[in-house]
Amino acid sequence: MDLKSRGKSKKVHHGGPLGSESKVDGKGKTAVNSGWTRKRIFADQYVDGELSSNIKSKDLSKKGKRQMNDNTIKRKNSKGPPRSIWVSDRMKNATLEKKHPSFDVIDATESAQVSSGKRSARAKEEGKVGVNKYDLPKKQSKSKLDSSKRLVQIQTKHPIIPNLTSSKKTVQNKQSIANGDSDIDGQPKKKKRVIRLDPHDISNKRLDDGIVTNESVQKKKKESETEAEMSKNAQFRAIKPSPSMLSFVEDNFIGRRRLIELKRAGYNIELSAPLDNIPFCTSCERERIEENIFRNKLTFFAAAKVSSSFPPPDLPEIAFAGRSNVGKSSLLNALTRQWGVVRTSDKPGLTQTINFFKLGSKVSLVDLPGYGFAYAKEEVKDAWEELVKEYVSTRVSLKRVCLLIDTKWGMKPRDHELIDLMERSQTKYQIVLTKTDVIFPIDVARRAMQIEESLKANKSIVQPVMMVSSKSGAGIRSLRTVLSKIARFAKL
Ligand SMILES: Nc1nc2c(ncn2[C@@H]2O[C@H](COP(=O)(O)OP(=O)(O)OP(=O)(O)O)[C@@H](O)[C@H]2O)c(=O)[nH]1
Ligand SMILES: [Mg+2]
Repeated sequence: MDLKSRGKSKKVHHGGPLGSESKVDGKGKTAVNSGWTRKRIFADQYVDGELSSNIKSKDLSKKGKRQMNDNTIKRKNSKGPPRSIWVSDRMKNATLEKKHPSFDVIDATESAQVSSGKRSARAKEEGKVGVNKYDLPKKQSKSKLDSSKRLVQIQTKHPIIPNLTSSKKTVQNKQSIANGDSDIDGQPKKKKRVIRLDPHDISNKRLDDGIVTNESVQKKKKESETEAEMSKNAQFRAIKPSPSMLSFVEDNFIGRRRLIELKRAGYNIELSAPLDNIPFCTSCERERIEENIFRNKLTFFAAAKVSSSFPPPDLPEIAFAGRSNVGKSSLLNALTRQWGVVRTSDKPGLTQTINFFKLGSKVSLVDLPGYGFAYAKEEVKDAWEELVKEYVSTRVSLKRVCLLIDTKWGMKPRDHELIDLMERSQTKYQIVLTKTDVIFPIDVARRAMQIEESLKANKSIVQPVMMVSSKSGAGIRSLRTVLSKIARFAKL
């Protein structure tokens, strides 16, 4: 029964196993309800189960045309399965789909990756199978699901419900297959990925153009930089501290120490800067300062932003210079054990003026602004540096500059600049290594040795290099001893 003849009937049962039915409305449109899809068919586009001539595309390829003609001939000659049989076939396919869930998934990647030769072979095969596609034996379709057959089956999945778009699609698919294209169901043709392998790399990493080359160049640069750094480190590690230096470090618990070690040695770790306390002593903290001069009260009396606002040089002065954040202000507090008189901060650049503190009536301690990196404008920092330089080179009452160096980082170019200036102006200075509590004892000793060696030829330097920690209190007593001598014997 063709669709035209069925056009007048209202309902036709196809006898499909799942009650598939086709409705033809008065306008000649046919809807096939197979239980899970609903498609519209225009009766005038479909004649005797085949595409009408106007749909047989003019631009079909020769192969496609041949294929379609073959189909027509075959179907005309054969008695042809009744419509209901085809529907049941479709249902069989549906059952098949259930059994093989991957059945309707076109292996696009697979088809895309097949070489062009294989593709043409497949196209040929498709042509052959296409003739018999409706007569596909049940067993064969169930058992062998190799990729080529799957492709054919999928393409023939909906041919008998030829609404305009689906028929177009089918024609396109046929065309594309005839042309050796893998663009099925409008899926974009997958480009073959080109994977470049580094022949020297056994891990076979993928190389991307440009990025990798830049990266490798950067890596090489970094490597060379680290090599240079390494050589510096190696040089540092090669330093052998003298036995006297090592014994000083050990005796004063300088360097990173475990608290249990200090506890066993009798220091009260509950107190601030415990190593500045006398071991096994329970009396008041202030009484433990052995140098009388440092028992005096520390009082702030002047701050100067410019040299004109320096106070008169009435007292011998001991100044604390160094890079920002090196621990100048903290050291003043630690020496006097008067925490909080001098303000400190973990942000570099807190001290921005030259601050003068009186320690009793005998000596002044001067806290200088730092140089180098600080949270301040460049021109402001330059002004501080100039002020410091002017102070250390011109101040008549200045008896000693304690040049503080962070033990971890050692001397930096700006430190050398200041040293040169003090050398020229014949200002006495002494190197003080700070923050020793975060460095291993052996490295503290190495740093001290390194600096002593490098400044051996200098004339204004006062040896030895001091090692302190404002946090643990290590080396503070020794520094007090040195500085109190200045206060005692200094003459204006
Ligand atoms: N671990 C450790 N930290 C320290 C030591 N001395 C100072 N610090 C810390 O270092 C930071 C800077 O200390 P400051 O005394 O403000 O340093 P500064 O040199 O006066 O800094 P500026 O005023 O900015 O030039 C603070 O967070 C201190 O707690 C020390 O001996 N050991
Ligand atoms: Mg400070």
